[in-house]
Order: sequence, then C-alpha cells, then structure tokens
Amino acid sequence: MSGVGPTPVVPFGARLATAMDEHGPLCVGIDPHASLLQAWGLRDDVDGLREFSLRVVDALGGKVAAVKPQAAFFERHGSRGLAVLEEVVAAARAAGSSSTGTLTIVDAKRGDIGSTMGAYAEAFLADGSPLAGDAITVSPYLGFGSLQPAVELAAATGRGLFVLCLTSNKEGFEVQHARTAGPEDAPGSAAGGTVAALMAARAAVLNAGAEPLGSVGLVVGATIGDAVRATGTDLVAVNGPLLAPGVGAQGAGERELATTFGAARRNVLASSSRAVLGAGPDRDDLVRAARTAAREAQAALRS
Ligand SMILES: O=C(O)c1cc(=O)[nH]c(=O)n1[C@@H]1O[C@H](COP(=O)(O)O)[C@@H](O)[C@H]1O
Repeated sequence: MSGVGPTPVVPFGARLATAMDEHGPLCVGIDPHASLLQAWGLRDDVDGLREFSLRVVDALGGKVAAVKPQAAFFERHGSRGLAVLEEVVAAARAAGSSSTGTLTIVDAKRGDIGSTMGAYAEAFLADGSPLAGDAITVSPYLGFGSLQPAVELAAATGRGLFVLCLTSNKEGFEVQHARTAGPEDAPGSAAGGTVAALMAARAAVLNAGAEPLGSVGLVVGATIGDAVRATGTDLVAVNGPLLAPGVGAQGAGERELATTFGAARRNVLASSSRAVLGAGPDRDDLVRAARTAAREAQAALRS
C-alpha cells in the first residue's frame, strides 16, 4: 500500500467561485433554437445542432465561467440530438480541464420522486456518465427532499445543483410566492412563509459552513423585480451560487442584476443565452458578445 489515496475532488461551489473570479460572473446558455440555427445559416437538423453547439463551446471554452446547454433543444432532435448533447458535454469538459476552466451546467430541470430521482442523478451527476457536466438544474416542486439522491451524488462527485427557487417567468409566481401550511422545520423559514423562502432555507442547510461557496445553488431570475424581498427569501444565508437567467433576451440588464440580489450579489452567476448566441456565427463576434456581457455582469454584481 502506498498510502496515497485518490485526489480529493474540489467541490463545485469552490470551482465555480474560482471560475467567476477569473472570467467574470457570466454563464452563456447554449440554446440552439431553430431560429438561431437559421440565423447562423444552418439547417434545423442534427448536423446543424452539432455544428452550432460545438462552435459555441470552441469559441467560449476557457473564456467564460460557465456554459449551460439546455437539454430540451437537444432532446427535440431525438436520440441523435442527445448524442450531440453528450458530445457538447465532453467538449466543454475538455475545455474546462484547462487551467482557465469553463464549467458546464446541464440545464435539464429534472425532478421526480426520490427513487426515480436516483436514476436522473446517475445520468447527470455520476462520474463516467456521458451526460454529466459539472452541475445540473433541478426542480424541487415534488418536495425539496425528493432531490436527496441528487444532493448525495453531487456531493460525492464534486458536482453541483441549481434548484429552481424564483424563476424568471411570470407564471412561477403562483407556486413560488404561495405560502406554506407548516409546521415547518427548516431554520429561517417559519410556518406560513413562502415556498421560495423555504427552498432557499433548505439549500442553506446543505451549504452551511462551506467555503468559499456551497455546491447547492439556486435559480433566481434576474427579471423578478422585488420578489426576493416580497417572498422573504434570504439569499445571503444560502451560501451558494445563484444562477440568474433572464439577462438579455428576457429584458434584464445591469440595473436589474444590481437591484435584484442585494447583499447576495457576489454569489450571482448571470446567465444569458439568445442575446450572446445571436452575435454568431462568427467566432470573434461571439467572444466579443460574451466578453461584453461578462463585463456588464461584473460591473453590476462585483463593483
Ligand atoms: O434554469 C434556467 O436556466 C432557467 C430558469 C429560469 O427561471 N428561467 C430561464 O430562462 N431559464 C433558462 O435560461 C435560458 C434563458 O435563455 P435566454 O432568454 O435566451 O437568455 C433558457 O434556457 C431557460 O430555460
């Protein structure tokens, strides 16, 4: 026995904190909409999907903190589309293994009863799975506890989760602002508090004591106005990364980023898809658009 064990994995939260410090707090979503494929002069088929997505990874790998392929745009092309998603995850992983790593968040928004959640966790969070990036988005609306298999596997493999909390779409209001019946055992979330506040309190428990940042993040849209205050959601206590989609195409910009997150803004990873992707297909134009978005996010969140 040599006495030398396996290299301990650096948790996702710590890796993301480093990537945000290095590149600015921006995630670029890889959302190959049919209209974007057309705008790039590509066909809306598997070859077009592949060309588009790999070009984005090639242009931005090592230059932004994270990329976020949205699974739906791959799934709509069937099994061959999923194979392209696997290729994208592998290409992003290769780009991310450089010293200037770009992390991959697979936007799959999975959520199910615990026994099924275990299978989703294996698909997206297990070492060796072709769909496993650095983190996935998950939905807690079958109950936060149903995510436990994903929480455990993510912790074991150094991966992360982004749990939907206050989403960028206005329809989320009816669920996320609703009040819980209680009794409630989550610290910081009294009985009768909002669902969003409860989700945040659950994440806070899992991230307690983690430095510099826990690995159980939340999704909090940049478009939500004063919903953090209105729902009584304590984002500082979460001590985890806050993925903020809604920047760009959904209307949020520097001002919204600066005002939405208050004292938690240093933990925010702003996310933009169409507004950056629309600058393509030219590689330099894509890089320029991403750098501009990253500068704006930096100014709004870290100045
Ligand atoms: O989890 C997400 O990423 C997400 C959560 C949310 O509340 N709102 C939201 O827009 N998203 C995703 O973020 C991306 C936004 O794309 P753009 O509007 O083109 O920037 C899409 O892939 C959405 O599915």
